[in-house]
Amino acid sequence: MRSRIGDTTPNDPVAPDSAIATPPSQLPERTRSAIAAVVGAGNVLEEPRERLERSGGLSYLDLLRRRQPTAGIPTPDGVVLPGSPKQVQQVLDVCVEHDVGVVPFGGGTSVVGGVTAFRGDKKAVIVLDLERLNRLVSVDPISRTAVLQAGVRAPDAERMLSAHGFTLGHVPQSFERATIGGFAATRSAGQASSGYGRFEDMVTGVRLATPRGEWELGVAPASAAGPDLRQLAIGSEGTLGVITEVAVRVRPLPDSEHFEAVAVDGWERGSGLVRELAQQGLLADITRLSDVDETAVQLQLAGTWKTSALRRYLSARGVDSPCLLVLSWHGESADRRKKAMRLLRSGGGVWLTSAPARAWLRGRFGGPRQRDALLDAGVCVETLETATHWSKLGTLYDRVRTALRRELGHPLIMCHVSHAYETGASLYFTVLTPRDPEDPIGQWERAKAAACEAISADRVGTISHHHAVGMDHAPYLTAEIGELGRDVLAAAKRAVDPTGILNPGKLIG
Ligand SMILES: Cc1cc2nc3c(=O)[nH]c(=O)nc-3n(C[C@H](O)[C@H](O)[C@H](O)COP(=O)(O)OP(=O)(O)OC[C@H]3O[C@@H](n4cnc5c(N)ncnc54)[C@H](O)[C@@H]3O)c2cc1C
Repeated sequence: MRSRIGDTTPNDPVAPDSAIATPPSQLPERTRSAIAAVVGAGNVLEEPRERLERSGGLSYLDLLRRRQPTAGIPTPDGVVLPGSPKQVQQVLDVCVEHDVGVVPFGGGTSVVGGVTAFRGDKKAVIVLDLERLNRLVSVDPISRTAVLQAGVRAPDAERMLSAHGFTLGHVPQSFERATIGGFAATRSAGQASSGYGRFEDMVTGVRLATPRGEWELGVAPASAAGPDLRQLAIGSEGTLGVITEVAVRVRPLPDSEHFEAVAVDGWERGSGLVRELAQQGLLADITRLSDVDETAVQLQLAGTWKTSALRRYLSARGVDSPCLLVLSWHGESADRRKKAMRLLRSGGGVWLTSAPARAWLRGRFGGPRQRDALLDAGVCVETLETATHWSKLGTLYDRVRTALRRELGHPLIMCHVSHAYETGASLYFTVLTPRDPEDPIGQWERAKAAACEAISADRVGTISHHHAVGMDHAPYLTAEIGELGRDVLAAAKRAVDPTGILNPGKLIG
């Protein structure tokens, strides 16, 4: 890493929570009692530790602020743990009456400031943690649907569904912590999105608590009864209601999983081959193409790889700038697999056995944990993502990298496509650079702003393919959806949340 990004200045150790000054709770006593009357006093938490734990998400800046006690963490005035959809509604009713802000909180894995305890114009703000809404409500094996409460974490959802022979097939990198409600609220996309779809493709219905009362959407798999309001609720990031239950499409558990890895010469050729797979209906359930820099790092981290021998082998086969393509098929897929591998071979792809794909699978949730070690070592490390149509993918790739280089000098920028469609694909960038010890927060804020501007300029890409908008991307939303689009969202918010208690500052700012 040092040879790629240069020397770094190791960081101060993480400050213990006790070193972080937590402002006293501003929750008025009569509000606290009214909420406690709904959920029970033991489910209203005001201890500094409980409030700090839910004071933000997991972005680089969130982690950095936790390391700098003086950086100022917006802390909620209380954490409320409702035990049922009815209690969520009753808590909202109290918050409307007492004009208290509410931040819905699932796994707290937001990387865009979606769970920042920002109070806006409210005197106090609570975090509504849905961890007690953790049940599988029902399974309909005939329709292949299931209803899950919003606070169910992804591994628990899979465990409960597998007892009925089903899977959701939604495996984002935040799988271990994130929740069903969070997935719906942010239009999440999992690693097997090519096979199972994005989370919104899985949702057949939602139940929300809103300041105007309960709202249930979704009676049929498809409908021509006006615009699909489910799609307004999905992706509303807690600004239009608290999702309490989600009805999802489920699929039978696959009986097998098959892996392959292929090396392709160069990013342009690699992304071209992924486009062909997508347009010919041959994408594997997991299809993930890394660019040259990400491939080099991946192969080195895989350890067992004799990287130089491999490079010589690939070079002899015409692959001088290897880009790793990881593929995984779930269930019976022999025909699709054969056709896909034939297409890749005819496009110059070199088969690498299944070993690199299995190595990726083993480490796929570990990457984020390395962030803490990298932070300790003085590295600025963060990810950002976007998507666009195939014809603009190369332009977007170049623009984001140029913008990051302009701000950061010589960062290591890695990129992959892991969500592909007939008409385009996502781009996911990982950036590493020595942290500026004088102004670490400003350093990344400027780099991220430059990348966001590069994405938004001429509407070349979306400000988020799956991380959502939160507070961090809110300034760029209008460039994408127009003033009119913003007015439509604001009008919807006024309709369900006239006093603006829900997730202040998120999505539309
Ligand atoms: C290491 C790491 C890897 C990640 N990888 C992926 C990935 O592969 N794919 C992907 O899509 N995302 C990824 N993310 C982003 C994040 O995990 C997703 O946005 C996820 O959907 C958030 O779920 P959560 O339960 O943690 O929600 P939270 O972080 O708790 O909340 C996210 C937003 O949704 C709102 N919200 C949460 N629950 C509800 C509810 N019940 N009702 C209304 N609003 C609610 C919150 O207020 C907030 O605005 C990653 C994040 C990290 C830290």
